Amino acid sequence: MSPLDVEHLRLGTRASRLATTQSGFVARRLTELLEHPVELVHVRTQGDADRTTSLSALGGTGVFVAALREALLESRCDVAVHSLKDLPTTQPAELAFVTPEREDPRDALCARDGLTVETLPRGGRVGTGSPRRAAQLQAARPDLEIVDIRGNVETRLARALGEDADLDAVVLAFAGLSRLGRTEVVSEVLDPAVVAPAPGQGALAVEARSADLADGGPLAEAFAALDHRPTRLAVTAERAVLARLEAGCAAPIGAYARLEDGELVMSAVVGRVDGAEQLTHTARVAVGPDLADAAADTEARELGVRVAERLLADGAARLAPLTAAAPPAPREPQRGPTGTDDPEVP
Ligand SMILES: NCc1[nH]cc(CCC(=O)O)c1CC(=O)O
Repeated sequence: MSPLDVEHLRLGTRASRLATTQSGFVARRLTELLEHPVELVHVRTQGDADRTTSLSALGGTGVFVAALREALLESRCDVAVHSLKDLPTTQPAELAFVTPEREDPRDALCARDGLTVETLPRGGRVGTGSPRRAAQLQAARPDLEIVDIRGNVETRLARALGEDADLDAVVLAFAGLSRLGRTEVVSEVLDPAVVAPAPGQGALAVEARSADLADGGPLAEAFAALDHRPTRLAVTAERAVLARLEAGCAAPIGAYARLEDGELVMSAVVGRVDGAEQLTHTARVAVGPDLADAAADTEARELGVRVAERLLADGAARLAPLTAAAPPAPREPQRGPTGTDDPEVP
């Protein structure tokens, strides 16, 4: 393979507004760090007629992630930006990622008339395609009717706030709305104790070929500067819960970790999708003063495993089909195809 040209770095992105916004943010940071312009290249994610590599071989059901990874491995781009919560928990050895500082990880209720989870009318209709959000909303408000919705951010918002709205509210990640400059539609930011976010929600993964980072050169230095250790430790713990539960992307699992006074604190929840029962567990571990120490990553991962094992001991597998496959991809190219946590469209 030809050596990496850091003076003409290509950052691969999907075409959706959220994807290009996130990629644009990272491209600007990398441009500053490398002192060379970074070029955005669009990666087609669907209907590529000449696809040769099996997407599932690249990491399961995350179609968008897989398409970007394929572009990296085929050297059609040098860097790719993913929403961390869409990344499978198994990491291909050929690729490595860093995590910039996380946005607000919470979910946001976007309701008509400024309604909140507490003030929604009896039997109110709330749209989400995420079993995790459905399970926790039903646990808080068993009377609500959860409506399965797909589509990009604007499509979903229109279901509750548009002229032809047929729902009282939809739930979206606050981070996505914030990156799009649309937080004015939020009527309530949901307390993680009521609705625990998806593992990795609000964080980005900036990924490159491991071989291009191995030499400690300018790209490796730029990646090190992008990496935010508190974010890394939190998402490592959260993703370890998923991995230990061997959970599929459609499983109703929330996990939320944060650093508090030198301790990594994590809560995780597994619920029945109908909200009738849920299990939660919280644990904490002291992380040394040096967050960059590899031992801190190990502590974080072990915290996640410990919490997952407590949930399993309490009967998590009985509550929810943890390994449930994603629903089949809808045919229309405009709709979200992966069945991940409220899929975003290309
Ligand atoms: N799976 C879709 C997805 N992936 C990342 C985000 C939002 C941004 C983030 O969590 O970083 C969204 C949309 C949503 O859940 O509302």
